[in-house]
Amino acid sequence: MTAPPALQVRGVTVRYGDVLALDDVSLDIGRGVVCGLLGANGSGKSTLFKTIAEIVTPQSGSVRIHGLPPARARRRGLLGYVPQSEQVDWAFPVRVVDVVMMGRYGHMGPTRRPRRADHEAVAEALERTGLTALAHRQIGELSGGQRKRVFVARGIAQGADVFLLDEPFAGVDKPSEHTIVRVLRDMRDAGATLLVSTHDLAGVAGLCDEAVLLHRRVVAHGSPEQVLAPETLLRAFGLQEETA
Ligand SMILES: Nc1ncnc2c1ncn2[C@@H]1O[C@H](COP(=O)(O)OP(=O)(O)OP(=O)(O)O)[C@@H](O)[C@H]1O
Repeated sequence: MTAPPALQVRGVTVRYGDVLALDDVSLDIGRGVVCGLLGANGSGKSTLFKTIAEIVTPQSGSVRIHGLPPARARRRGLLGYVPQSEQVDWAFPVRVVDVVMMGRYGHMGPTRRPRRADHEAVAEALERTGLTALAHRQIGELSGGQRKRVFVARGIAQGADVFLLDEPFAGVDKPSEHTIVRVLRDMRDAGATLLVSTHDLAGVAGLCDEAVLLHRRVVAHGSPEQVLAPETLLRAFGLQEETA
């Protein structure tokens, strides 16, 4: 029997009242792949992430992570999620090291008392994301790029195997971007699967093995070159009538 894909989305439809955000979206992403998620504003990218993370419940359809329902995958620490910055309460009084330690909760048992392996995993994640010197800062005192890196570090500490990153490069300076790209490539090389939404079309070919173009539905899914073809982009960005 062949192993199930790392991420499988089947016939997912999501409505917010009258707004049809996702319309029968299906997607398979294999293991050890970085997949770029592209689409115009409002095309449903964040909704797709929230559906996979079970923050939003679809009207129909299903999601499987390595063949498991997302809740079970999350309990096993398989699913990591870097939300858009606006979704996080940055005024919440918590330090960088505490947020990264949250990634270890699934490894700790009910007492949530960190053990040596947890401290070591957090220290390594902070090191890899260049945050060691900021470990004891409040998250509200960080720059946009540093904030993104905290959530990437949390996913590394967690050992996430399927990692969702919603706009990890938005509001991020070049050094932070380079750090994040390097870390994401390392995760992929270690076998993780990453779905990364971005508006940075120019950066997609460098980072991503494949890309998905979303416009409520999956308009295209293939190599970055195929998906970034001008006629495909025109269709997805609403500048040309859909022919399909
Ligand atoms: N909580 C909500 N209530 C009502 N409508 C919503 C809600 N969240 C999203 N929408 C609508 O659903 C559609 C898809 O939104 P979504 O945030 O998924 O798009 P997106 O591709 O992530 O956009 P962006 O690139 O601007 O972040 C949009 O029309 C949006 O206005």
